Amino acid sequence: MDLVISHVYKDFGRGPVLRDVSLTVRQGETVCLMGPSGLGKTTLLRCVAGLERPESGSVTGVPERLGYVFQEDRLCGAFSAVANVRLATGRTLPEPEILRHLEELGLAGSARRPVSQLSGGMRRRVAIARAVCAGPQLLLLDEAFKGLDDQCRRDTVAYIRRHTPGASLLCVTHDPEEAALLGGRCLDLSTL
Ligand SMILES: Nc1ncnc2c1ncn2[C@@H]1O[C@H](COP(=O)(O)OP(=O)(O)OP(=O)(O)O)[C@@H](O)[C@H]1O
Repeated sequence: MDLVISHVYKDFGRGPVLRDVSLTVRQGETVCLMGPSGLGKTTLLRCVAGLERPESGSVTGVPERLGYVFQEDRLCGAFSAVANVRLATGRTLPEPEILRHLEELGLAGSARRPVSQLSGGMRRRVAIARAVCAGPQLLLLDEAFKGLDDQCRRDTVAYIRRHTPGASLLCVTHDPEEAALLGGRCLDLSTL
């Protein structure tokens, strides 16, 4: 199913943030959204996820299973990595599977520690595992690799690719290297 963003207009009361934005992400396609800070990239992802309602325009083709890695980790600090992932998966994924995911992300030794005790880069990977383990048909990534070193970023992108075959990816990034690593179409929101 293609994701179709059509003539979206969003205004928080201080003038338009998104003005007539249209974009189609084909099923299985990767699109990287770039552009200056404050341009509305996060707002567009939030409109796709249904967390903001555009004043006009439409977003259609949002699949049932949506994964979202927010700019902030949004984890439960007192819970372990395993428990944070389980909050998203319920019982659909057995615990050994969750552990395997965390292991692939280099978190084997930290899977049972409260995430508040993990480093920023480790928490990022838990947030990514949480979104991927839910089996998304569309994955929204908002500066998802912030705080990861180059090797870790490469490994994490490879992990996402392995586990989301056929899914569409809509990614916000400021980093051209990251966009190249993710592949796909690269667009500047100011030109949409
Ligand atoms: N809930 C809100 N209420 C009022 N204004 C908002 C709200 N959310 C976002 N904005 C405004 O919308 C504009 C776009 O914000 P947004 O976070 O979408 O930009 P961005 O392109 O993702 O920025 P960055 O690259 O810095 O993350 C900003 O001016 C911001 O202040």
